[in-house]
Amino acid sequence: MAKRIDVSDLDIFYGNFKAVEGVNVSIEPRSVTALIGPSGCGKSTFLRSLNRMHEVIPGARVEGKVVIDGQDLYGSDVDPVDVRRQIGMVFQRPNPFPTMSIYDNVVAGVRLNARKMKKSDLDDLVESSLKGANLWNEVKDRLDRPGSGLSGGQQQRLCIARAIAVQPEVLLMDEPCSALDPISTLAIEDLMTELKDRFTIVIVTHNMQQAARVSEQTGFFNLNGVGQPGRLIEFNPTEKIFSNPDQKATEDYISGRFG
Ligand SMILES: Nc1ncnc2c1ncn2[C@@H]1O[C@H](COP(=O)(O)OP(=O)(O)OP(=O)(O)O)[C@@H](O)[C@H]1O
Repeated sequence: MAKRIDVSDLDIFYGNFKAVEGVNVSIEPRSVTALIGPSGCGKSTFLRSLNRMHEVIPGARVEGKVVIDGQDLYGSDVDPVDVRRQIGMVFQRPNPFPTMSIYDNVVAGVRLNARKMKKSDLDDLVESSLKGANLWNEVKDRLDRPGSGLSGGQQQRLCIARAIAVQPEVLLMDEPCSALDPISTLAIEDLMTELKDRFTIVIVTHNMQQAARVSEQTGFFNLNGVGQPGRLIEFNPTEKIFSNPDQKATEDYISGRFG
């Protein structure tokens, strides 16, 4: 189910502004890849280009290639809605549908995809997705209560359950722990470690320890100055990035000398 992502010569634009330039990278299946770098260098923009969420912004577009297990993501015959189903996304702030029940939140994506399912199959899916997101035990007796009644960490796990319920092949996470306390953060990190057996996970994080704890590979983005496009400066095994990076800019960033 997990898929490999090959990116070549990718430029990403907002109108005339080139936000990201010249990305070449291969992201391995069944692994966690972390993207780090200073604010504004294009990490989130790059992440959103991997499931065609970028182009929902008027005037936004990409040049170059993103290939998922051999299929060109931006090919003319590819339906972006289908892409977003296969490649799920979890955002910085937990965003459950507030008035919907916990149960309905989990199956919201499945229903949007217009897959008709029997009630018993939906029940099974809700249970397995909530178990997959390590939330089942905390909510199994109140599935009909609103998602907004959960704590921040629980809401983020609910969003992860909603993302995995559609059985995506890739899971993109944009600073998924930045609004969470340290205990909820550890719960999400543990969850990533479990989920990577089934999914290809790409996470944007400002937390260097988090990148070091959860990822196998790390990409460091940087930009030369305001108004310049961000570039992927270094992509290497996480252990190498944090102990002996190839680029001086990477070393300066991870040792806190800038950014
Ligand atoms: N919707 C948008 N319209 C126009 N420009 C945008 C839009 N979103 C982001 N940008 C610009 O694209 C560049 C990259 O932004 P992006 O949010 O991808 O950076 P980032 O590395 O994720 O930053 P941060 O770490 O602060 O979240 C920035 O110059 C930003 O101002």
